[in-house]
Amino acid sequence: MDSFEGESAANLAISAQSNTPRTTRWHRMYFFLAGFDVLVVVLSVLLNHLIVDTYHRSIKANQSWVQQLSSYSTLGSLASDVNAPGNNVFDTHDVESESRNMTAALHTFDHHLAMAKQQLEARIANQAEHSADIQAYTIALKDEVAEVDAAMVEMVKEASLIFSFFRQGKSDDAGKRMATMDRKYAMLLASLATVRERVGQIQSRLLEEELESVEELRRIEYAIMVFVLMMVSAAVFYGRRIKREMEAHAAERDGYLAVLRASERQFRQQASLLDKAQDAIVVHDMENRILYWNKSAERLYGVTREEALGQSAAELIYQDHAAIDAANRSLAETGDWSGEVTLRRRDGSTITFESHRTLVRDENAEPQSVLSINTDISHRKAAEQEVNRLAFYDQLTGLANRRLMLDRLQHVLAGGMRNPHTSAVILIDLDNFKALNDTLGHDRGDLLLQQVAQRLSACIRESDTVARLGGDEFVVLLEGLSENPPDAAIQAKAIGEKILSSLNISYHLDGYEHHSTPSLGIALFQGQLNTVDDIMKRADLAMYRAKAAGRNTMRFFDPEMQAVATARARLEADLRQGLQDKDLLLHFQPQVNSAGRIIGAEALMRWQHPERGIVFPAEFVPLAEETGLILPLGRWALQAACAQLVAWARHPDTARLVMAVNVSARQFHHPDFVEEVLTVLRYTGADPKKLKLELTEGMLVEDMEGTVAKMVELKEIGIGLSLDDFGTGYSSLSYLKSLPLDQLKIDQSFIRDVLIDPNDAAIACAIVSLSHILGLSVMAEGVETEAQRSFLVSHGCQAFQGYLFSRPLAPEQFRQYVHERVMAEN
Ligand SMILES: Nc1nc2c(ncn2[C@@H]2O[C@@H]3COP(=O)(O)O[C@H]4[C@@H](O)[C@H](n5cnc6c(=O)[nH]c(N)nc65)O[C@@H]4COP(=O)(O)O[C@H]3[C@H]2O)c(=O)[nH]1
Repeated sequence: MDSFEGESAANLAISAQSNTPRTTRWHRMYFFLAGFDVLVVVLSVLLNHLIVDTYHRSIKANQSWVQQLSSYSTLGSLASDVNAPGNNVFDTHDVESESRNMTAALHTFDHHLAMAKQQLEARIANQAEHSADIQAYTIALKDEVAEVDAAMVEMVKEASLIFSFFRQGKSDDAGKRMATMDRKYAMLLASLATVRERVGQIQSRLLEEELESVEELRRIEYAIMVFVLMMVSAAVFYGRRIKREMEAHAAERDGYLAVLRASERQFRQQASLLDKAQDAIVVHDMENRILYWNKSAERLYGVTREEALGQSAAELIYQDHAAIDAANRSLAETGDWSGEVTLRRRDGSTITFESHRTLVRDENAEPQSVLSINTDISHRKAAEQEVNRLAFYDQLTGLANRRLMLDRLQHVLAGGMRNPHTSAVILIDLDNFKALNDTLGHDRGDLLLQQVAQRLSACIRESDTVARLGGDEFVVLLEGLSENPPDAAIQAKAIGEKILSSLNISYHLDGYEHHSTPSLGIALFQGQLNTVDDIMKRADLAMYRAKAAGRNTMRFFDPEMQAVATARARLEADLRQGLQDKDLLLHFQPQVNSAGRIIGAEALMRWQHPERGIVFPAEFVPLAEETGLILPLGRWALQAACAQLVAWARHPDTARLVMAVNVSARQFHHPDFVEEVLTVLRYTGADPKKLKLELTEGMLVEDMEGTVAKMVELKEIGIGLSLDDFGTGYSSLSYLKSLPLDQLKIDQSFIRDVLIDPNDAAIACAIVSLSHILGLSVMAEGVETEAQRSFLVSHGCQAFQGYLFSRPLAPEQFRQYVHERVMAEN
């Protein structure tokens, strides 16, 4: 569960991370605005200070100008003081006193004027800060002040002239000058008025200018205030927004937390469920660190959760680095990977499991972890292997079976286009294995097959295949032989010889020493033009050649064999068709006794081929025996012969005749053979006593017990049993004694030269004697001459068959033949 808590925290961090950039942006904006506001407030305080300072300076300037104005106003009253004595003298006539008054007043006036000029000079010197208007007005003021001074001088001059007139006693002249002095005084007053006016103008201009600059500052201040207001509003706005955001984030976060808690609860429930799962469930992060490990993982890998969490998944559960790379590639490309993984556990045991890995991504589609669900398939694998073993391997020898061999052969052929090498199939058949099985028993037969399998495996390379096709048939598939066929043939021959000599070494079979030999058929092939069937058939043909060549040898397939095989294949197809088209017929060869009387006939099959005409059994019976077609053929012959018996029974000439029918080994050994004969007899209504079955020696040695039982059954029904071709097979007296036979048929090969070859004559005579000893009748077949017949009669043979009497005849001819003989006898 720790891992899930860790995961929740990680999720929370992820959700927090996802909100962080926006919040920080708002915060940054807010702090910027707040900082800016502080700056602007400081600025506006400074500005205010500047405004106040400007006011202050303006007031001070105005005050100094007010002082200046009052000093100029004072000059007016001082000028009046200077003017008064000149007038007063007319009343007082005290010239001296008035003159002194005037001089004193003038002195005061001058002193004031000088001070005013000095102040003005000082102003002019420091008026750089003032506007051009003020500077011009001040310069003009200086000139106007100078005019005041000049006007004073003029007026004082007139007053002095008046005083002088009075001193001279010229009161009339003084009186005449009085008007001039008043005019000069008026001019002085006018000059002073101009000066005051100028000062007023300067004052008002100053005021105007100060007001203007204050206005300017005010405007700036207003602007700043507006700006501050805006900034504050913005800050408030953003502050509110941030607050709202933060509240929203808090709510969101609470929501996340609630969801997380719920999902954690769910995870816990799921985890406890996952612990109950049979599959090992593991989660690891992108650095391969294990985050989750359920109970089944503990069982599967043999590592506890505590040990696993935080460990490297690569080391703990993957191991195979190449497989990890492949899986990671698939995860990166498709987000999924499935496959089988085999790994060694701590206790050294190996497990195989089926792993499904899924890449888990976060909400930004970034790979976050890998979920792997692992199913233990060790048991399934073992079962699969067992099924595979049963399906593709031979249970007795452990070698590949037919299916696997054919599959591999198919595989080699499929790759033939790309592979220039020659390959070879060696078909191995153990000679006389059946006899061993019958004489020493199946257990020892199995032991032999197992030892043969071991020896064959030891003869080939690991890349080659050896298989048991069934019974005593083995096959070796050699791959990668030389590209040059003659060289490949030499290589295959060497291996064939190795196999021959290896299998020729004696076998120890549960206390018995046994010698067995094999026959080998080798087929070489290259490229993909061949089919599996072709190659196996070629090897088969070659193997039969080896058998025909006396066994314990090997033969290579050659094209001539192929031609024979093709002809046989065509013949087989035609025969099947013939059977279907009812192109088969029976001819009957008469069998006669020593008196020359017809006692019966042998039914001999003929095939009326639509193109080739009559085909004789020598051409198709062996093939029919190999292919199994002999079973339907034999059934048909038996049925046709019985039908003929019934037809004969209806005619006095033929009613007493016995019908001999050939039975092939395969037919006889068929489990239902006796039942089949009975059915045919029942079906046709033929008399069993008139039916004689011709068996051959070879078929009787196999499964003696079963054979005798069948023969007894047949005999009990009344069917006669003749041993055909006698003398060519085992001719063992011991088995002959135990067989419930009626007749021995001397093979025609002894009859042919019975008169010229003493050996054949001796054999024929011995067979006749033997039949007498065993209480059996004897018949000689292939009797062609009277001399042969006489010889045989003289040595005790009582029955004959051969061209001397008649060739096999068609039914009608045969009936005719019998009729003529009967007529002749009568
Ligand atoms: N040179 C020579 N040959 C003589 C003479 N007398 C008889 N023959 C031939 O010898 C064969 C005797 O039959 P077989 O030994 O049972 O040998 C038979 C038998 O083994 C087999 N066969 C024929 N019909 C059947 C059948 O219906 N079922 C089975 N399973 N085999 C059959 O085919 C073999 C050959 O049959 P056929 O060609 O009909 O050949 C017959 C017959 O035509 C003679 O004086 N000189």
